[in-house]
Amino acid sequence: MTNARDINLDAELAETTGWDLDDDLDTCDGDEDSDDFQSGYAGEPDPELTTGEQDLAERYLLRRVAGLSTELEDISEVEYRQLRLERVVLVGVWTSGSVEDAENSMAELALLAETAGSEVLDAIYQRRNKPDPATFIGRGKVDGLREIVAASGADTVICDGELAPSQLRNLEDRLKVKVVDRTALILDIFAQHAKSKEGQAQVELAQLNYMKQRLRGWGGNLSRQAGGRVGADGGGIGGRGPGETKIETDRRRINTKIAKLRRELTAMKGTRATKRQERRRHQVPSVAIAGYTNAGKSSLLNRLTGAGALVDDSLFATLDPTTRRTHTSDGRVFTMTDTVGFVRHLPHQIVEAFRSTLEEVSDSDLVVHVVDGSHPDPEGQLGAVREVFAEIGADKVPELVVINKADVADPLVLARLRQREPHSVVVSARTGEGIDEALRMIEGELPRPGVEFTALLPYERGDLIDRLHHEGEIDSQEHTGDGTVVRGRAHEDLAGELAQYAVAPAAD
Ligand SMILES: Nc1nc2c(ncn2[C@@H]2O[C@H](COP(=O)(O)OP(=O)(O)OP(=O)(O)O)[C@@H](O)[C@H]2O)c(=O)[nH]1
Repeated sequence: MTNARDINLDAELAETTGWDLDDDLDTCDGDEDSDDFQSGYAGEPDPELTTGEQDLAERYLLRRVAGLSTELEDISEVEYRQLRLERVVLVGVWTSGSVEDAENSMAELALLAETAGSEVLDAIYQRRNKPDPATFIGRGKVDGLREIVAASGADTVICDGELAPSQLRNLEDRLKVKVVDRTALILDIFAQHAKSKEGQAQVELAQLNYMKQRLRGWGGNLSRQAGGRVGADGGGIGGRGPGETKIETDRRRINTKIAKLRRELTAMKGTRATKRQERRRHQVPSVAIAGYTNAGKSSLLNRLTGAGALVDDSLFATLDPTTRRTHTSDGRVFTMTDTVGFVRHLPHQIVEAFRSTLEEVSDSDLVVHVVDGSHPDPEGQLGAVREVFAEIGADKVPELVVINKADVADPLVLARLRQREPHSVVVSARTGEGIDEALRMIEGELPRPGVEFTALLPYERGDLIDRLHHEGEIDSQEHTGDGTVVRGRAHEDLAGELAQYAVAPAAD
């Protein structure tokens, strides 16, 4: 699998500095007793460190932040998975909403952690107006968390938010275990699930952008120091050239890699765009199935089209869109595409990197928005998905809400959802309940071919009748001695071919 783990930053770093990163981090971060939380705001460098030490500590953290190991260059994917079976404690900050909202959020984080292959040992959350800028949770609460971590034997803490590098470092210093944020966790799941070349390139791009944003933060701090200590100590331990830090070298390398990935993705996007244009030229309507992760999108695609899309009780099982051709009850062809699942606060790096995949949704004629009616917070899921729709311009596409998992949902919740979402249908992709009605509603929403015609088709043009069945709509057919008189609607291309056989419409 190709992803950002392959970037061999640490090996080079170790080579240039001669340091073992894991051993020397404590040295870099200074005296354990000194309170480096005092500096207070995210991204503030520790003034006690030389620039070289700062540089090294930050590069180490960047690896950690992005979930990258320092010693994985030579091990196999299987060994990597085994190594990653981590024992984790979850930490959240509850800033608004009800207790249920906070608990749902932690439950989802637990599911994400398990999807990534971790064992969840404990979870805590704290009520605060906003996360602490230095330590995410309150500084006093960190001591309690350290005790939980020690007592449970956890080796990782996962925070329910996106943390600044300084928050991660402060927490790691205090807790003495690895700290990961929600964004890195989701990126990790995506990296594990990406199957196609395009999916892998998209995930790698998202990971690099995540790393780069952290480089930018630290780079800014370093450049503030450039006129001072960097000049004074002649460049420090990093072995950098005049006026250039190691971080800048990394940034250039990351930028080069990002540019290469973007080029590759543009080429891949070209193939998909060509297919979409081809469909549009033939005016084949397209339906996109979108929704929260695990809502049952792939199951619904299978039910509606008989396709063999992957169904898995795991989050983000589908990253690569699956498109199936199917037809309406009267034979008209249309396509249905199953897309990547959404989640609350989907990292924007993912939305950005998966933009071409998500165009399947924004370019479609109808979005089938699947929601899990048995979930504790289906309204929250609908809202989170619509936020992403707005971000990718899919909020202008007609939407049909399909409330799934009726077989296990509370009927009162289903009734509440139906009332809140008038343009909706209740189904169970598992039992087949409501599927016929869903298909009828989808058919009713598909754009109709635009050109009306009446034609007398000679019997040897049976091919045109076939095409009309698949690509147009036939209102009436009458067999005469000269051929078949057909009345209906067709798209422009087909109507052009029919023009030579046009006759005046019969008076009704
Ligand atoms: N009880 C019940 N379970 C369902 C139903 N539809 C899907 N599931 C289950 O829900 C889980 C997720 O289904 P998928 O179809 O993979 O969901 P998805 O939305 O494509 O998931 P991602 O690709 O991970 O975003 C699977 O375990 C399915 O068997 C349903 O109608 N009833």
